[in-house]
Amino acid sequence: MKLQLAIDVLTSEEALVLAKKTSKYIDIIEIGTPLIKHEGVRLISLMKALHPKKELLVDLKTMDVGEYEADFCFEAGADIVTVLGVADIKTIEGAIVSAKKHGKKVVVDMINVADKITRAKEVAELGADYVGIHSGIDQQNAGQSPLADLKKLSKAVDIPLVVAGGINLDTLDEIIACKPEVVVVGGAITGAKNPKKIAKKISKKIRKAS
Ligand SMILES: O=C(CO)[C@H](O)[C@H](O)COP(=O)(O)O
Repeated sequence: MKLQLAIDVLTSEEALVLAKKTSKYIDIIEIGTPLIKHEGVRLISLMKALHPKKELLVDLKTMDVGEYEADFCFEAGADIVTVLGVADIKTIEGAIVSAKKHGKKVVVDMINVADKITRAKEVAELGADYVGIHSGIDQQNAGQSPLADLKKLSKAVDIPLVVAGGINLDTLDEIIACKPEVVVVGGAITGAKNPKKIAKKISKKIRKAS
């Protein structure tokens, strides 16, 4: 089981500080959607140069032109990109084609997908590397959590699962019990007074369960 740090701040400076503080405890560094939109593709190369041994995920949440968007991220140094499960199947296929071409990986994010089991099976068949079970921040603010979907999908599909959505030290045990491949934590670490301390605690629990 891996720990992914979602960095959803707006500036490269803040992002680089957070990555530096926590990298010892993190397996995958994520350049979050607001961050990649705000700072652009140059941050991908910069982050990879500073953390060459970490996997680097760019949370593109691509909705169209899957191959085109994934190509320039992989060429800049990303190891993993995300594409939306609600996108056209051709868009998802395009991101997967790009990943295979570059020897990299794709997460299909199931945010807002109505029939997640059917979609997960379709994208697994196409060659996606992971399916992401995700309650977005607006959905979290309306009281949602990814746990119920994680429980359901972990029984119904074989593809490795990534889980995200407001996960913190209090909710971690139930998430870990479902044995996802990757646990994504954003705000609980990046918004903490001491991000390193929280990253260390979360990482310790994940290591113990792995
Ligand atoms: O992709 C995202 C929002 O769309 C976030 O990066 C993801 O939800 C993880 O952050 P948090 O732990 O704060 O929910």
